[in-house]
Amino acid sequence: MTTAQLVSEIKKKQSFLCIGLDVDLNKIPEHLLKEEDPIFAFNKAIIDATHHLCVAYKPNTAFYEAYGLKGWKALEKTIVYLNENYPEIFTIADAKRGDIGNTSTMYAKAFFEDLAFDSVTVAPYMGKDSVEPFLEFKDKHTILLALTSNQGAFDFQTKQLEENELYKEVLKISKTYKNSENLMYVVGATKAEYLAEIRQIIPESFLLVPGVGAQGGNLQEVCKYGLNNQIGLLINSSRGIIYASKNEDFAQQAAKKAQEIQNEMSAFV
Ligand SMILES: O=c1ccn([C@@H]2O[C@H](COP(=O)(O)O)[C@@H](O)[C@H]2O)c(=O)[nH]1
Repeated sequence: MTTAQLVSEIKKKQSFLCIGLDVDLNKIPEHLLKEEDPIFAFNKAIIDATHHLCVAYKPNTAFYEAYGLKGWKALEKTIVYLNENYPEIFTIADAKRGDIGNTSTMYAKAFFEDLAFDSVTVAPYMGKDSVEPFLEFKDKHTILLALTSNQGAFDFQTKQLEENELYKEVLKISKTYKNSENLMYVVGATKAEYLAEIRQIIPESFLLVPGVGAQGGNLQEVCKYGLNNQIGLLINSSRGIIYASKNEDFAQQAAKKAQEIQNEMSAFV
């Protein structure tokens, strides 16, 4: 999907919500455990109930890898279901990959070609030759970790180097990579006050912003500092939406939560 298509979808739906599909078998409604593939059954119900309220879904691959082959198959069924039924939705594999060049190429093929995701999250730590293989894929997006939502972000990401904090160097240096127009960045909603300075370095780029809902990030603050003239934000909530209820009405309750966020977002679009 191109960035222009994503922006057009945001305008159409008056939403820049990304729903995280982080499926934990201990948290899904009990009646689904009788299904042949409970993870996919859960995802399908959530997607069918919420697709009109969001522009992106973000399965975090950890929640699928944890269940071995069954989990990976459920991830594959989920992305196939999305691409066949809701091709207008932007899909994010939150996998946080990145390795030496030839290995990064294989990660990129896994997520962009085999699974046909629109984007994948990548850690910048190994540098240019670990990121550029992902950027070679046309109309695919590499979402680089810049300033993450967790407390541990302060261990390294905000450390002062000669000129800048480390996360700012990630933003500045990555802009010089080949095909850098295919880059987006992760900035945690819990770090909204950093967004004004971040926008000075990368005014045009899309940001994936996790951390509203369960982690306590504030949507209004993120919008205040992070919006650009194309919206430029995908705000993610996972647990706060998909686990709104553990009862038979779980999908409707998830849609209710998503609707509340979409209502708030519509004022900004
Ligand atoms: O900085 C980051 C990067 C990734 N995440 C991921 O986003 C979701 C957040 O889930 P919630 O349930 O809405 O808290 C999850 O998959 C994280 O691994 C992040 O939170 N922060």
